[in-house]
Amino acid sequence: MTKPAYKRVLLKLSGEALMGDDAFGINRATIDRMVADVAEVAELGVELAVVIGGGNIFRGVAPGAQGMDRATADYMGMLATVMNALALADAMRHAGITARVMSAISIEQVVEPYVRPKALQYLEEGKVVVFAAGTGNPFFTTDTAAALRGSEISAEIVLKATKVDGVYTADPKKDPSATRYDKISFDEAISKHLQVMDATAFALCRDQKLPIKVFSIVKPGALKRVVMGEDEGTLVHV
Ligand SMILES: Nc1ncnc2c1ncn2[C@@H]1O[C@H](COP(=O)(O)OP(=O)(O)OP(=O)(O)O)[C@@H](O)[C@H]1O
Ligand SMILES: O=c1ccn([C@@H]2O[C@H](COP(=O)(O)O)[C@@H](O)[C@H]2O)c(=O)[nH]1
Repeated sequence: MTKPAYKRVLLKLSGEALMGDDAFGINRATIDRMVADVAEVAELGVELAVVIGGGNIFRGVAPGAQGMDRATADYMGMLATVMNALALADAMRHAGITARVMSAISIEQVVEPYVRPKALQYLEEGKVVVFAAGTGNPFFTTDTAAALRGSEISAEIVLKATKVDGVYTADPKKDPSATRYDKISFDEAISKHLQVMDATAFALCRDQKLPIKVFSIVKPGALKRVVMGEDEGTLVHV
């Protein structure tokens, strides 16, 4: 049987993708389908850490946060990712996956804190680690948390699972004439201001020589194809 292309990956799951076709929140069928994709990859023996976004619940720069102190709004956004992480780990448990949630913000009655050696231990034991609360700092995003945690755990790649199937010349939701890249360098993605990920995340991955694969989590089987090294999505490289 063909072996997976990676031993350890950092999967960034878009919070917004959890909504499915709903206006906000977590759609049960959608989260279960995503977890089934994760289970398929975990069964291959790939060590999997997940950073979950919060855009389905709260975003510090959203209209709902207008007039709020930015740092306060960002802390609310980070707390939203904790809720998503708990829902994700619970859905994983139902699917037979052993998952551990680790939070960058201390909420000790609810989740264990992020401690790097402990996270590494869980991964070596074959548990899926879900990193919650982003970087723990306002003015950042969960994409940057994915770049940070991916670097810390020596992941071979960051897999950005989102609603679009790769990096385009422009936002494909706004510009139907946009075309998809098979691969693109970090420098080009940053200089062209491609908004699929924030520039801080791109720069950190570039500096750490940590490639990113952007692909659609909505497309059935795409996560497994990415992990098997098959042609899927867009590779962002040094
Ligand atoms: N050049 C581009 N190529 C592809 N997608 C783009 C581009 N520019 C903007 N986008 C948009 O970026 C979105 C991907 O960001 P996504 O919502 O997954 O990230 P996120 O902000 O990390 O999510 P969340 O906050 O919900 O976790 C796509 O849905 C797409 O509409
Ligand atoms: O390190 C971080 C991560 C996130 N935030 C805030 O949370 C929301 C939700 O995260 P997304 O990456 O947009 O899904 C984000 O908009 C920030 O407000 C943060 O402050 N620091």
